[in-house]
Amino acid sequence: MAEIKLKNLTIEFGAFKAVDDVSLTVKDGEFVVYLGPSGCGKTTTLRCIAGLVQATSGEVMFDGVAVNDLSASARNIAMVFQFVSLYPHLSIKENIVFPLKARGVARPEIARKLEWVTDVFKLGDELGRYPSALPPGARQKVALARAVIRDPAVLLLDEPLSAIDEQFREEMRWELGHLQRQLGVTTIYVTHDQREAMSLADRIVLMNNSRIVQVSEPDRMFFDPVDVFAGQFIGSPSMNLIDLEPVAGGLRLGGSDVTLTAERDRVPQWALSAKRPLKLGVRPINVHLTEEPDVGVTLPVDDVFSVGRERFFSFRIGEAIHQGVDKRRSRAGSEGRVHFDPDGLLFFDAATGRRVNAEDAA
Ligand SMILES: Nc1ncnc2c1ncn2[C@@H]1O[C@H](COP(=O)(O)OP(=O)(O)OP(=O)(O)O)[C@@H](O)[C@H]1O
Repeated sequence: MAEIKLKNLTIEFGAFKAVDDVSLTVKDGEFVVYLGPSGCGKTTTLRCIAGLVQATSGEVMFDGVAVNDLSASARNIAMVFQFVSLYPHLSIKENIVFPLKARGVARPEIARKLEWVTDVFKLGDELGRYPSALPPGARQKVALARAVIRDPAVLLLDEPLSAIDEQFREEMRWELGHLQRQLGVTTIYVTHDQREAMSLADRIVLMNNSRIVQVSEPDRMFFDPVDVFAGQFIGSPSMNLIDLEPVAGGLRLGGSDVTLTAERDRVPQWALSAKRPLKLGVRPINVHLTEEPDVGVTLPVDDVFSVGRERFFSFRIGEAIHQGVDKRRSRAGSEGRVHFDPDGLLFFDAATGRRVNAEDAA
């Protein structure tokens, strides 16, 4: 087991900075998920921790010791990628024990370890079979078993579930989370799938444009985004972002004649008197249709639609379309009183996109 520390890590490919001044501490035994859009630098960071990519500047430390100059094989890490490469001519058992045999581990020790991972990964029935006979989910389990059998200090996983069918992915995700907790191995997991990140992580590291945007526990990432990017990347349907114009008595929703007020909509006083232009962020789960005449504002309801078991409605403010939760099974093409949950009102600096709170509004 190990604590991993990245100190001002920068990785350049020619003139391009794939990772730009990233600092992070992953605690011993922690499950950290790197999340972000394609190309933001997640895999490059992971490969650098593994020793497969050289840092341009900064340090990678395991338990307080810099490992920049250590080769991948000397780092005691195990890595599992999206596409598993098992040896096709070896049985599952031979595949799993391969890393131990390659290191000349004694037979009784190999037998003991094999029994342990077979039990943990429930692979007892598969040991005599060959990789081609196994479905992708089971092959990925074999790859994980092979990765952990030699007790790595760090487990690095790069989109390990994305090649697996949707129906098995959820099951594998659950099992993987359970296994990591059972093994207690420090784990860094890379994905661009927010559901995977939200369900697996102790903490999420959200990246964009080669930099870390936010490091938070999943709930906090959802309810307390640091900027517009974080707010909109997490959550589905995405957070609504609405322009605001300060007017006498409230904040007008941009491009409309509708004004949110302190009394009716509980817009906080600091937001009404903020010295800078703000945007309103509000998640669809915090937007409802109401029948009460004194609550909410009247806006045109555009459409209603279902995502899984949940029903949403879309509504228009000027030209822009936004979304809310429809608990009342309303009809499209009508007007509705739309209520923004006061606890769900998030304010962002219109120019920088940074979150603005009461303390920094002045
Ligand atoms: N060896 C390399 N040489 C040049 N550019 C590279 C190299 N490896 C990665 N890059 C570039 O660095 C950027 C970050 O890539 P990286 O694979 O880390 O992104 P990512 O966040 O993991 O995205 P994805 O989910 O698509 O893999 C990309 O623009 C990629 O093209």
